[in-house]
Amino acid sequence: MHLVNLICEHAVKAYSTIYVNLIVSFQMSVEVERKFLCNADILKTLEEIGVCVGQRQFRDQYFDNPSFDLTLRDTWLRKRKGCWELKCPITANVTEEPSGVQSEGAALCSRYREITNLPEIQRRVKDVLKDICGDGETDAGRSQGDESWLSEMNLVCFADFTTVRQSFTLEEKGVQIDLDQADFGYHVGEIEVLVPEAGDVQSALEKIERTAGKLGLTGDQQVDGKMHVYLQRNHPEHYARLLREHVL
Ligand SMILES: Cc1ncc(C[n+]2csc(CCOP(=O)(O)OP(=O)(O)OP(=O)(O)O)c2C)c(N)n1
Repeated sequence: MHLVNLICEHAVKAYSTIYVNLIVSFQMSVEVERKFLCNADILKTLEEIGVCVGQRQFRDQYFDNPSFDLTLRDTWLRKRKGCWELKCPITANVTEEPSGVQSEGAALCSRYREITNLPEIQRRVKDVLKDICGDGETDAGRSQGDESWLSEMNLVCFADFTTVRQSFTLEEKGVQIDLDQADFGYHVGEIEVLVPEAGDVQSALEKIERTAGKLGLTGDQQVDGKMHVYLQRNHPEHYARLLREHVL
């Protein structure tokens, strides 16, 4: 190959690697959140000190294989408003209390890595399932709407519900409060902070704790999310197993 072509090819490869890395890192963040049950007093406080930034409705469809190998590994694949999202446990690169001692408020918060880049989602799902379905083909060349990867990995929809969400912000920067009403009759609130990859989870936990204080949240029990209640009602055996295996 001509030397100039070779140099150009290397340059293009290097740039596209940087570009792909940038896209992946922009689409991977850590979601730190605390759920709460919203009563009339909390709602009143929220309406007094918060700003309602909108109401929207969305349908969530969650996918797993028939033996629930993703969710048993605390890995949650869903399609919301036509976009794929994956929530999975956080590992390294996350700054949290160095002593390892958690405050009571921090213990009530969940932390998940949230991924929205489809090739990265497919790579991670494949990685979790590789012991079950082996190493498949790469996904290069697949078109955007092509969902054949689902059947190839034996993934089927196990939960399908719609949520009406009212969102609020307070003065605290980067904090969002959502009040969710699921169509199967469960209401839950959440205080949420999105931390960029390798960001400061400790400061997110502190923001959530301050916000919880302002809203007058009491109680030291973890509050069930929508999926907890959905699984209890629709897949009770799997729900019991997730509890037994300390996933939920
Ligand atoms: C309190 C708590 N919540 C979820 C989990 C695990 N989990 C179960 S289902 C599940 C996926 C759904 O996550 P969740 O944040 O509950 O849903 P939602 O509020 O609709 O998503 P958002 O719009 O905020 O992205 C997770 C992570 C857990 N272990 N503990």
